[in-house]
Order: sequence, then structure tokens, then C-alpha cells
Amino acid sequence: QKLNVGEESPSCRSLLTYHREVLVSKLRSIQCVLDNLLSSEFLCEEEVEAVQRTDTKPNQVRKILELAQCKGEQACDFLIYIIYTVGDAYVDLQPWLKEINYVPSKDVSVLTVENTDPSKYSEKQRREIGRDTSFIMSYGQREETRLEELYTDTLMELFNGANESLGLLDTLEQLLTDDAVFNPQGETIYVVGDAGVGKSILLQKLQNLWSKKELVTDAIFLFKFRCRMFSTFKDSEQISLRDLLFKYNCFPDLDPDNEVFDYIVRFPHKVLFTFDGYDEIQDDLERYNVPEVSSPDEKAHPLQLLTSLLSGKLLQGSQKVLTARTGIEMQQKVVKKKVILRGFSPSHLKTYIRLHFKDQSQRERVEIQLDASPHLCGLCSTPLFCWIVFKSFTHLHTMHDSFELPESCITLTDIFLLLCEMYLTRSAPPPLSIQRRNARCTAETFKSGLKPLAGFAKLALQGFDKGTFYFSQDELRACGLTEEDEALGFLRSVSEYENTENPATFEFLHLTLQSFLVAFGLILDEDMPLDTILKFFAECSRKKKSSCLPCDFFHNLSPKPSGTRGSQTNEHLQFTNLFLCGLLSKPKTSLMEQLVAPKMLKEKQALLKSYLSTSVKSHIHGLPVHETDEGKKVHVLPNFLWMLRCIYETGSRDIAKMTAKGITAGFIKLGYCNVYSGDCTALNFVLQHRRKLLGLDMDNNNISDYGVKQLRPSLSKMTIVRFCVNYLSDSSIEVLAEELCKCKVVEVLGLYNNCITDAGAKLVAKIIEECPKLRIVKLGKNKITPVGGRYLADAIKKSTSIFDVGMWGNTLGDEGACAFAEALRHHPSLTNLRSAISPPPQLYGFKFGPPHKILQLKKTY
Ligand SMILES: Nc1ncnc2c1ncn2[C@@H]1O[C@H](COP(=O)(O)OP(=O)(O)OP(=O)(O)O)[C@@H](O)[C@H]1O
Repeated sequence: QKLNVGEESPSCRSLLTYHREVLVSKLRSIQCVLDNLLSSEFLCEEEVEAVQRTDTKPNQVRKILELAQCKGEQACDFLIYIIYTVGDAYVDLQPWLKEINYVPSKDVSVLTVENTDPSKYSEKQRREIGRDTSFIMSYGQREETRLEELYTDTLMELFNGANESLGLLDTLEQLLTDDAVFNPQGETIYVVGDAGVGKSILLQKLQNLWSKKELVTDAIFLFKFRCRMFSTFKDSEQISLRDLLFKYNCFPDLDPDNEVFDYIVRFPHKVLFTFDGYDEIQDDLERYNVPEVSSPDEKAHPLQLLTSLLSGKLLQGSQKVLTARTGIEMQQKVVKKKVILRGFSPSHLKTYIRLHFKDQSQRERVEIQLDASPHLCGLCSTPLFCWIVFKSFTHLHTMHDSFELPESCITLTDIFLLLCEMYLTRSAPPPLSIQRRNARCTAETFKSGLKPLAGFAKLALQGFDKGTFYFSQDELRACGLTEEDEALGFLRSVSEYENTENPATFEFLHLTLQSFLVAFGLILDEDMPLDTILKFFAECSRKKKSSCLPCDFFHNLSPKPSGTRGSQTNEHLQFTNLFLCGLLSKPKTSLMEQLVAPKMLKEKQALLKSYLSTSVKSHIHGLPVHETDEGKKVHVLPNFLWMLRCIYETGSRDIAKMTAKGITAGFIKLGYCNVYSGDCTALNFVLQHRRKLLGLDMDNNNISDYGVKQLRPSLSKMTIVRFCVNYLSDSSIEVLAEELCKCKVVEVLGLYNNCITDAGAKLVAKIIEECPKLRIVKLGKNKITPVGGRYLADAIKKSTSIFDVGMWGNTLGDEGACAFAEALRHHPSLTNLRSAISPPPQLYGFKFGPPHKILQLKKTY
């Protein structure tokens, strides 16, 4: 039956009659219609209830149509207007609206229509996610900090598919935009960063903003998962996508017809997923190397569902943000955008201090101490380490008046010892004021807390052996841990959704803390064979051929423990090795002797030292060396960095000296190795023992000004200094100018893509003037204006050695370009000067266009 739509538009009432059949079969989301008819007072509560009592869906629609028609033309018009306005929910009826040429009347267009279905579920999600994300984890379950009171921005750097930096993100929201998408077919926004750099907190902030409707996104649903949850399923377990979404996030109430899920399947772009900690399930993914799922109704193992979601086989078009530790390889075709988190910049750190210390005198004290220690600042650029340092400072300061932040040679082991000391003293009452002044006795605290500490260490070790991160209460008890111990702060309970079967499940506050306790466990255990302390070195080596540790060394060691899973990432094991080096170091002997039999401690120390010496020698020997025009060049592998970190943690000058002596090449390349400022202390610890000149390429890392300050003692002997793309400001150039002008041996100075201004340019000019061997200076992509350009051009005029200067990507303007053109004219040896790159100029000999056109000047003969 077709209504003949003539010149005169039919009434809405008659439309409902003529198209009753279409409406009865296609009108879904009935609740939304009822909500809006009720809120606009076309229906009353009793009438709504009467519809809800009606048995089937079609009958409910029939009833609504009858009621609307009884109420009159405007009610019918409004009913159609609801279908028209909430297009997503009534997508099947949109062709019908076209067919009837529906145009809302003036009367109904002023009325408000709200999409209450499926937004009811969305609101529930927002409520629950808002509740779950409002607090930052803190130590102990007694104390929590509001996310908004402590959240501080961190450096987020965009990369393209070729791993080239595209600059920093200004706001968190840019994470979800289409800017810097390098693979439009990819489905996943990939966020990577080192341990504790703030990946989980970044997701938490994103979720929290969404819950408050403060995130600019179309997503009306958000599902958050921690990847480690996916490895808790049995191999044979199969679940549906619906269960994965609702059972492990909040459940839609009153949805007998599956409308929420149907909506999600039809409109995936309305869904945002966050997956945290992809690195933690690498082994399991390898085991589940099975075809992906492509139907939303098909049951599959949760890991299959996960990979299918990430690749877009399931819910294609949904937004997905995935985090992982640095070094995890993700299939390129799946990734559409990549962001690397770099931690706190110096100004972020200042903000964080302000937020953390409400008490002004405490804040000032911390600021002074940090200013005096670039090394500590470097460590504090990792938010987790910063949080531990500040938290323990606050806590220990309430216990002991004289407590100061640790000295400049603080190691990561010191930081985690502080954390443990804080936990172990929390249960003790605050000391009386007389005691406060000199009562801090760390060894005493550890001795009296040995029982729980040993219990946690045992639990942590069991976890690594089994490859699990969750622990049941029974497992805690089996390790001798009591209910009181649970509250000390080492553990936290797992969210209800992550383990719906067993509510009393715990995990360590942070994976790095678990790594630390594992190292403690290896030292405390007096029953294991001695060489068990090396088992994670063995495992790291087994996993990566390129490891810093020689494989042959491990053939004699105990076999891989049963149940241990192989993993593409072994960072948590590397951390355990590092902490082992720290806990078995000389400076920690007096503390550890209180906890382990001194004889055994000595044996373990000796074993570790001999192992490290052997492996360092073998590693250095095995490094790939290239003969170049500039001499022997060695390209260091990322694992070299772990070796350096371990050496620094041992504090052993002997091993450091031996390493320095072993590096025979004149040029070390550490580019793209993810070196952060804290690592520069370790590098310097070794390099300071080197007598010979050295070239150092640390391009494309994250060393920042703190790192350069840490390298200060090694800089004067450097011939090649390449610190391109490293967030350096003028204060780094100050250090460079001071040091490089001491021995004047520098030949190459790479500072491309940093944050150098005219003040820094003036200092570089000084280096150019004073260092007679300097040939190449790269200063492109900085913040140099004509003023800085003039300093540099003047210095270049005087130099006799320089022949290659990179300046493009600054704002030199005509004036700066002219200054360089002039320098070039005066300078017989300068053959290559770049002040911008496009379009490539056709230059024969000298050819200058109008000053503003001087893009690239190249002298060709
Ligand atoms: N942006 C931030 N603002 C304030 N504190 C932060 C921030 N990021 C991280 N932190 C602090 O550091 C701790 C560790 O951060 P988070 O768990 O996010 O690190 P992660 O990168 O996920 O580490 P991992 O890879 O080891 O899981 C947080 O609990 C918090 O105390």
C-alpha cells in the first residue's frame, strides 16, 4: 500500500497508518522513543509502562503508534522527528524517511530529542570508567591521589612508518586525530615507551577525559583492557566478542534484545578501545599464531579476538589505542599512527614538583636538591622513578627531620630500596620527636621487615618463573604473607573486570617493583644453587641473539625453568639483572649482610662480578666494527645499553675501566638506541676511564640537557659529537662550549633538530671560532633567528676548517641568509651550506637569487 504523496503533504498521522508495516518491522531502540515521548510530555508514565508491559517488540511498536495517533498530529510528527534526529539508532528507517520526503515541521524542530539508547549504556560506562580512573595508584590501599591533582603532561613524539620523528604532540587529544597517520589502512594507534614512562597513566587520562565528555571524539562507547588479562584464559577457552566486551567491562542493563551489541557491530566507529601493555602477552601471542576471527558471532580464544580487533578484522573502523614497552615489534600494516612517550621534560618536571609538594618548604628543598643533581633529574624524567623518589622523600621526611634526597650517585636500586623502606616503615608508628633526628636506620628497617620482604620476593620470583602477574590469596599465604602484609603497599588488588572468577586477586604495584623483588628473592634464597642468580641473564641471552651476553656462557647453566615462557621482550628480566647488580654491589654490602649470610653474599657477589667481566669482554669483542674514512667505527646494539646500566649499578670501577679499555674503536654509534638522560650517567661512568679520543653518535635518542650534563667529564676528548634529535636546549650548548673548547679536538658537531635559540647559536659560534679542526656543524631545525645566524656566519668567516654547515629549518629570514651568503663568498673551503631545502636549486659555481630565495647554497666547482 503506497501513499500517493501529491502536492499537499500527507499528515504525519496518516503516514503512520500507511507505513505501519514498515515501522512495526524496522523500529528498534524502542526505549529511546519512549524516553523522548515521555520527556516531551506526549506520553505519561502510565502509558510508557503499558508499552513496556506489552509482550513482543512488534506489539510494543503497534502500541506506540496507536498512542501517538490518539494524541494527535503533533505527537505523530514528533515520533517521526525522533527517528529522523537519532539517525544512528534508526538507521534502517532512514530510507523510509527519504521515501516520504520527511521535513520536520517548525513546531517539532524546537523540541529536544536525546539519544538515550544506546546512550544509556554509554552513560553507565562513563560513570564506571569515571569512577575507576579518578585516582592514581598509590602505595598502600589507604591512600589515593586524584588523577587530576597529579597528572602532568609528558613528551609525546610522533613518528612515521620509517621511524622518523614528526615532532611532538601538543595535546593528548591529538593522539586520536588523523594528523600524522602514516598508514590509513592501519587500525591501531600505537603508543610505546620505556618502563614507568607513563603509558598506563596516559590511557587512564584519556579514559577519564572521555568519561567526563571532555575528549573530542565521536566514540560513545569505551572499552578498556589490560593485555595481561588475556593471558589468564586457559588455552582451550573460547568466548564471544559480546562476552569479551561486556563481561570484562561494564554490562548493559535491560538489553534483552542485544541492542547495544548490535549497535556496536553496526557502528564500530562509535567505539574506542584502549589496550594497555601489549608487551606482556608477546609469548602468548606467539603460541596463538592462528587465523584471526572475522565474524562477531564466532567464539574464539580471547587472544584471537584481540588480534582480530587490532587488525580491524573485527569491528573495523573502531578506534584503538594500544600501548607497549619500547622494542616491541608490531606489524606495520596494523599500525596507523605511532607515538613514543619520552617522559617529563625539565618544565614538566617543575610542574610535577609543584603538584606533588603542596608544602612550600618541602617543595623548595626538593627543587634545590634536584637543581644540584642533573643525574637525579635524569632519573626523575621517568615519571615512575620520580614518583617513588618524591613519595619516599615525603614519607621519610615525616619520619626523620634530617632526611635528604639521595646523593648524586643514586642508582635505580637505591630508588627501589627507598620504596621498600617506605613500605616497611609505614606500619610502624611515627617516631617521637627526639628520635626523629637520628633514628633512621635503613638496615634495621629491612631486618625487622625481612619476613614480609622475603615473602614478597618469593611470590615475585614464582610469578616470573610461571610467567604470571596475578596472584591469588592462597599463593600469598603459601609465601608466608599475612593479611597485614597485603596492606603494606607492595601489592594492589586487580580490577573486578579483569578477573571476574576470582575477586581476591593481587598484582605487584608495578612490574618494575616485581623485577626488583625477584632480584631480592634470588639473593635471599639460600637453598638454590649459586648460579641460579644468573638464570635471567641466561634467559635474556637466549631470547635475543644480539644480547650483550655471550650465549656459550650459558650452556653450563641450569636449563630453562619449567613453565617459564619465552618472550620477545625481556625488559622485566633485564631490570631484574640490573637490580641484581645493584643489590650485590659493594656499597650495598653492609645492608645486604644484615639479610643474608655474609659468606653466601660474598660468593654471590664474586660469581656475578666474574660473570660480568667475562660477558663484557665477550660482548665488546663481538660488536660489529666498520672501517670508515674516519677510522674504526663500532655500531653498538641496544643491549649494550643494558650492559652499561648493569655496570653502573655495580659501581665497580674495575669493570668500568675494563670496558673503557676494551672499546678499541674511535667512534661509537648509539643512534636510535632509546638512550634516555639517566643512561648518560652510566655511559659516562665507563667513558671517563678512556684515555684516547672518541667520537660519539647519540642521534635520535632522548638524552635531554640532563644527559649532556652527565656526559660533561667525557666531552672534552670527543672528536665527533652527534646529539641530533635529543631535546637539547641552550643550557646543553653551554656545557658543550665549555668542554669542547678545552681540548679543541672536535671535528663534527651534530645538533640538528633540538631546541637551540640564538643564545645557543652564539655558543656554537664560539666553538666554531675556537676549535680549529671543526669541519661539520649541523644546526638545522632549531630556533635560530637572524641574530643567531649573524653570530654563526661571522664565526664561519673566520674558520679555516669548516666546510659543511646545516642551517635549514630555522627562521633565519633574509638577513640571516644574506649573512651566510656573505660568509660563503669569503670562505674558500666552505663547500656546502644549507639554509633550507626546497626547491633544490640549480647552482653553478655561485648563484644567488634575491635574498629571500636563498634556499640552498652550494658551491660547486
Ligand atoms: N603523566 C603523569 N603524571 C603524573 N604521574 C605519572 C604520569 N605518568 C606516570 N606517572 C607516575 O608513574 C607511575 C607509573 O606510570 P605507568 O604505570 O603509566 O607507567 P608505564 O609506562 O605504563 O610502565 P610499564 O611499561 O612498566 O607498565 C604512575 O603510577 C604514576 O605515579
